[in-house]
Amino acid sequence: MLLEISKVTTGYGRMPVVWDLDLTVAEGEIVALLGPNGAGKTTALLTAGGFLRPMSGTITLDGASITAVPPYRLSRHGLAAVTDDRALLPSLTVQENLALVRNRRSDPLALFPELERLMGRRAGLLSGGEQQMLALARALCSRPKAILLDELSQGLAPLVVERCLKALTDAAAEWGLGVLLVEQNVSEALKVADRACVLSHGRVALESDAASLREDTGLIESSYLGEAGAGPGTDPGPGSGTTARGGSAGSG
Ligand SMILES: Nc1ncnc2c1ncn2[C@@H]1O[C@H](COP(=O)(O)OP(=O)(O)OP(=O)(O)O)[C@@H](O)[C@H]1O
Repeated sequence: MLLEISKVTTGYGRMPVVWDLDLTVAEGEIVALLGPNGAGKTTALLTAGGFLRPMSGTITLDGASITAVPPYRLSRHGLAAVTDDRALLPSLTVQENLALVRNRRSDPLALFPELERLMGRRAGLLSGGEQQMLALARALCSRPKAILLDELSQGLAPLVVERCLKALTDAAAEWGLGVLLVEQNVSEALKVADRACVLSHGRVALESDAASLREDTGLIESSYLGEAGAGPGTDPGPGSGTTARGGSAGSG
């Protein structure tokens, strides 16, 4: 397995907000991490990206432990992250931001030709969509093994969202990039995801292949409302590829 989050409990200070999370991303797979506001999606993603240290559990990338690796070292292991602040240097130009990437293995302008006309512009002066494309070009041009993305679609025009998601699906197909996509925009996420995991109150409420969720949108709705299953591991149907967990389990 490429990225493996195992029995991770994590949160802030001494207060856990995500309990016993098991989540995997295979090579070339796009996994959407969904759930209502405050469910713990960003907390889980920040933990996988080394920004928060888990209280218990382990995280491995390509078989090597990255549980205690700080974020600035994770690129060496092949893990990239685009968090909601996009971590650009606003006073540097697009060209300068791209030049900071070590181990460039793809041309960022081949990934996002839209950036060519913006090369001399300061990153802080770009629109939200342009900033997201720059952040993604920067993250993808070193050809990471896996990428973590927090709310990629937030505040962006639909065409830009489509463009960014296409860059991810292309990378998954071309070099086997594994993608963990935290999204509020369920329909956009399900368009490109292979699998989805819904968090509710810090616990997994539903795991499913994305095709089943595209077909039956009621499954997602009930997991958001904490009605996904009657008990742990409840399976809604033979061959459905969907596993509902015991709904919202409260604050463990
Ligand atoms: N820095 C922090 N310190 C303490 N608690 C926090 C902090 N950040 C988030 N939380 C709490 O952790 C819980 C999970 O928050 P998180 O941001 O992970 O949820 P989310 O699913 O990403 O929500 P959203 O979709 O609204 O961004 C929430 O109850 C939130 O209030």
